[in-house]
Amino acid sequence: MSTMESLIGLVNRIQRACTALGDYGGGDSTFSSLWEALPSVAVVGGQSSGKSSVLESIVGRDFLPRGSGIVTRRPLVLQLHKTEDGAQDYAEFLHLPKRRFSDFALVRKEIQDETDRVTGRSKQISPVPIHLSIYSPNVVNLTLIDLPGLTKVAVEGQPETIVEDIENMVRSYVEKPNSIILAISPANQDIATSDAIKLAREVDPSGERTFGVLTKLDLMDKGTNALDVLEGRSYRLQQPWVGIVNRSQADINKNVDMIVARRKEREYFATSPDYGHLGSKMGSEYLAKLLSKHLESVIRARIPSITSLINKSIDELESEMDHLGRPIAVDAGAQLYTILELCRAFDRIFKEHLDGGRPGGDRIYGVFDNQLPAALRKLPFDRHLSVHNVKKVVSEADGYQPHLIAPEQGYRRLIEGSLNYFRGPAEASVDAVHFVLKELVRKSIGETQELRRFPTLQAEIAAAAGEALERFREDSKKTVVRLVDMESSYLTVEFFRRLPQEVEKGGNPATPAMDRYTEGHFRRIASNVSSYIGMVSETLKNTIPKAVVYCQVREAKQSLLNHFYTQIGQKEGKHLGLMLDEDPALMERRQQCAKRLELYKAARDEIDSVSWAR
Ligand SMILES: Nc1nc2c(ncn2[C@@H]2O[C@H](COP(=O)(O)OP(=O)(O)OP(=O)(O)O)[C@@H](O)[C@H]2O)c(=O)[nH]1
Repeated sequence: MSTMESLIGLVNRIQRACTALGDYGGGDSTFSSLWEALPSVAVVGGQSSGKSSVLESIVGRDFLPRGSGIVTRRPLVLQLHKTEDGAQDYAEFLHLPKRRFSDFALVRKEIQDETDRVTGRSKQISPVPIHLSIYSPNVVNLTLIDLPGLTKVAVEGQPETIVEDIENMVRSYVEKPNSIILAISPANQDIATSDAIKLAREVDPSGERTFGVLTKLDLMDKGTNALDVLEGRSYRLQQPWVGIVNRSQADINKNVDMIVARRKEREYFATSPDYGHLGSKMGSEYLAKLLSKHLESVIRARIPSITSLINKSIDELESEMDHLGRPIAVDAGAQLYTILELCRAFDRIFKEHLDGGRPGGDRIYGVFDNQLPAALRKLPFDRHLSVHNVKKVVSEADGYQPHLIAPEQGYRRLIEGSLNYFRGPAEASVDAVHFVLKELVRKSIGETQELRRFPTLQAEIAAAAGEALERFREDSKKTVVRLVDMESSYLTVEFFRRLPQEVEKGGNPATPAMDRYTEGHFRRIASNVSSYIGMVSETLKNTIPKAVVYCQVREAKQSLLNHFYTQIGQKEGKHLGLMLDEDPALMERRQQCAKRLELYKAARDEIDSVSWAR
């Protein structure tokens, strides 16, 4: 394989890979476009400038759709491959990889059909290229992109915007610095009015990447010639102008063979009094060779920067893929494993919050150290044990017969009434810790990097953890209320045994019975009950946190997701898959990245293979 063949072939292969993977420039700007980095020859010309004729002459075959209006409505990437002399010509489309066309009338039909397939019959245009490869001994290795002809007016059935749409699409091809512009203008029209030259001048003012082609030399008025243009005096380009004589409409109607037409063109220049001195540098065959050589040298010069673009893009894509995470397995076993791994990752972070590796766990101690004691202090014992209330409760308990020594029943009622107040702070502590735990679950889910991709699983974990915490809260409430109830069900006997002695110590043994009903007596009762309640309060301040930690914190640490684990263990693959339902935007992005990565790697392999061949 010669170098020239392999370099143009290389770009052909990369271009095909680009189209297969949806990279044809423009479009999605979140990726760098490899397509745009590849040198290519874009063919531009106004309507009836002879664009199709030039391409067919370069190919040596009739194969382009003809008709009125705008026939070329999608870019046609025409890849020419030279084959051994004597071999049969054939064509292949990228979109029909298994079919070889040796009848070029069918190639024409397929271009039309494939255009309509994407644009519909609405005569719209589309930037998605059609790739056509032609294998023939009569071509040089070359790739040309045929673009819709520049027009001034839309014809019937074509949308109003088409004139502008075409110009924008053509411009998007020719404005990239890697594009070689083949600007086709007819010789029987003033070059200053050529649509192709106008556009070329705009995007390539210095004329370094524009090849001027002048068609219809044979149609010029007698006695005039195009030497001013062909010799670069009318419009200067860095590359030489090439004059062409294509088949006339009459030749086309007579079905004059392309190879015959090429011979006639050669003869035209060889015998022309005006262009004889330029003869060897005119004609479609010369143009094809010139372009092939030029394209090859441009590709050669661009290879290092293409390689570095590819390597850079591969690096970027790989790191983005790492960040996005691996795609999820499809079998249920692997999915279950993934879910468990993700749950464990979450659980680890949740525990770190409780154990102090991450902040938040200290708020639980805050509940025990501040909220609970403050709530206990605020209980309205003053009111409950006011002389007035004590007197009322004791009298009611005594009934018709006032107590003789100490108001046993009165004491009990006063104490039970007081102890009831402890339920409030006990339950409030349970709730406060519940909310701290819930918040830590929420935080931990957010902090579990691995879970980011899976909004559904995040929600499932949050729900499962929420349910578990709710269960722990119920259990914890029952336990703390029980602690309070235990205090009222059996009073500390020791405390009361000490009471009469204290009474005697402080009071006068000779006090008459009547004194028992004085204020001092009730105040003493109040103060006795109050100190008993104080003792119980101290006990509960210590035991409530123990119960809360035992029922809620310890359980959350040990078995927050246990119930969830048993549930998912019984789920079928379909459900597991649903849980691992990723954020669709992310999935889409991963897919795109993977496709691009595949493209760049394929391109890198192609380039490597050519470097070895050289
Ligand atoms: N005599 C002569 N006729 C030519 C030459 N080039 C093109 N023609 C004729 O000009 C007409 C238009 O040529 P095409 O090749 O179809 O031009 P085009 O730019 O592809 O036209 P559209 O696709 O309709 O925009 C045809 O009838 C050709 O036969 C030429 O060099 N000499």
